[in-house]
Amino acid sequence: MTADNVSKFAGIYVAMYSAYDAKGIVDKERVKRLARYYASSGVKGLYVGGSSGEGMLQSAEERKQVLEAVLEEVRGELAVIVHVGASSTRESMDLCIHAQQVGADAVSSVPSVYYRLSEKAVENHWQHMIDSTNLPFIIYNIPQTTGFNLSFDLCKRLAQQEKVIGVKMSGESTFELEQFKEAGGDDFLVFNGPDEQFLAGRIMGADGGIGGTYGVMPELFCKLDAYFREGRFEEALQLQHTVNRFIKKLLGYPSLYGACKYILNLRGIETGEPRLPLLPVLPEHHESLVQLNEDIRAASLNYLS
Ligand SMILES: CC(=O)N[C@@H]([C@@H](O)[C@H](O)[C@H](O)CO)[C@@H](O)CC(=O)C(=O)O
Repeated sequence: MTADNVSKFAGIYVAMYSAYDAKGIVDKERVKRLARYYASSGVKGLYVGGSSGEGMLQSAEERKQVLEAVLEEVRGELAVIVHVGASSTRESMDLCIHAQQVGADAVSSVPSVYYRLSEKAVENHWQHMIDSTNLPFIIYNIPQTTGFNLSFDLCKRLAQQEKVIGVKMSGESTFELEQFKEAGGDDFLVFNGPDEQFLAGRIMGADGGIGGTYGVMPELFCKLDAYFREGRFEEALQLQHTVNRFIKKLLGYPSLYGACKYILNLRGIETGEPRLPLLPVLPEHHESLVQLNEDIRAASLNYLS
């Protein structure tokens, strides 16, 4: 890991939703329009096929289609990190090789899920992905969904490899986030995962963030990051409070992703419904989401003026 890589990758990444047509089929044109929407928002890049991107609910072929559409639209404009986590190592390696072939900037993965795996097995799973391409690799630690929490020692061991450039820390402990930075050293990137505590993560050593709710308020997270970088901590805290009021509302719907997708649809960026078992919003939620969209827009205008 070099300082060059840090400056190449540090920053704000939208954990991008996938876009489907009315029948729930991946719609490459809609994916492109969504990627284009973010290209002018000030973010550093996109995290494709992660939790928000529903990669785990798609076939390998669909995941490849989404990545290809994103890269056809914003390759060279935005850094594109693709999540390649799958149950089998073989499928993840196939997705890694595809990512390299089509020009992704980095790959990232959760541990294999379903089987209760030892740390050795998870390490081996990730190592096969790391060895399968020349791409930088970003560990994805999200213990609340995978049941596996990255240890300091495993983080340190993996970070010794040139290709392992960082960790996306979606666990809620900012102490552990700080420890991953400690394990990897200054040139090892740590991305904050929980959007609700972006500022706390940054203060504890994160080099940026990857988040799903950034997708409906990318400008506000870019501004929050700018306040942090400029040492304007009181303003940063006020803005974090503002975005948290929005996030709290978003989390009150049948699914967070359904609510965010509905808001994008209100802006003319159609992404379809989340894929089952993730629930869509219901007609009775539409009115309050229209209001929430307006409130987010008003806050964005206020902060950007
Ligand atoms: C479980 C989950 O989706 N966590 C999100 C957060 O951005 C989350 O949506 C946000 O903090 C609201 O709770 C990210 O940490 C992970 C993520 O967005 C992704 O992989 O797509």
